[in-house]
Amino acid sequence: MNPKKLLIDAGNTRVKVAQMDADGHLEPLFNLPYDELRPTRLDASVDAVWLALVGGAPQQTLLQEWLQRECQSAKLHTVASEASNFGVRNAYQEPTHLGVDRWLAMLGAYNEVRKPTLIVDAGTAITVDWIDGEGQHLGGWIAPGVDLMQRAVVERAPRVFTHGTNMWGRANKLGTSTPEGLMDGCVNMFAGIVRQALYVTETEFDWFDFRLLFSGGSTPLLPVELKRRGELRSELVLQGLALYARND
Ligand SMILES: Nc1ncnc2c1ncn2[C@@H]1O[C@H](COP(=O)(O)OP(=O)(O)O)[C@@H](O)[C@H]1O
Ligand SMILES: CC(C)(COP(=O)(O)O)[C@@H](O)C(=O)NCCC(=O)O
Ligand SMILES: [K+]
Repeated sequence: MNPKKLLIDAGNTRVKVAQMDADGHLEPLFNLPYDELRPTRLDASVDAVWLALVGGAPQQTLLQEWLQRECQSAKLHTVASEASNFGVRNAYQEPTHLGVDRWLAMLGAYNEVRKPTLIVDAGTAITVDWIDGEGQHLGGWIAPGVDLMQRAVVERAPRVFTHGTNMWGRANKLGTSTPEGLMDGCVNMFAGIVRQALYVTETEFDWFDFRLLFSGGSTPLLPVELKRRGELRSELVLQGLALYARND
């Protein structure tokens, strides 16, 4: 019988877990913040775990405790970014410095369609990565995520406050209160980096036929005209992990 494999995308804020069946198909299991991981049980027994971790020590500890309880006898494979693999070449001189989530998202995307691709991942941080039609990663950007941007202002400016509730649908709007102004400013920063990425793609690289892929929990905040230009693909990191898991 084929071993059961568990794939884990452990970001800085949330953990996304999928199961891979014997045919190599992915079935998403859950997408949870770290504080909801402990009570979460796994039904099936697992033989091997494939892990992409970008979170720090606290996230790592929570995850290790959970893995020890839920998949005690499973073999753990921790994936790291590489100089090249699965048709993609990393742009970094120090390949392991590239976030493994960014690396795997590129592998997932390029192995699906071998076309110039722009990936925008808006989670804790917002990252943008460019891969050309030959699988060469050209480099990318790291910027604060929408939540982080707001927290940074609140921490440094005592009169700026937020209610901490998410206000979807605020793209292209003007705030008439402090929480709205802060949310709208940060959501529009996010929209702005996407527009700037498209500008660079079209004017600097002269790409006209490329894929624009969005992933990450903040994607719904983008204005609809930008969302329509791309595809929402939040499972890209898990797809990248699946390439390693299938190869084993
Ligand atoms: N259900 C949700 N409601 C509101 N915001 C969310 C939700 N899920 C994710 N987010 C936003 O997305 C971010 C986490 O997205 P995610 O892509 O999982 O991040 P990471 O990979 O860094 O863990 C949070 O900081 C939050 O701003
Ligand atoms: C940039 C990131 C923090 C994004 O993490 P995320 O928002 O997905 O949790 C992560 O990919 C990372 O820690 N990267 C290492 C530095 C780099 O990619 O150059
Ligand atoms: K990200």
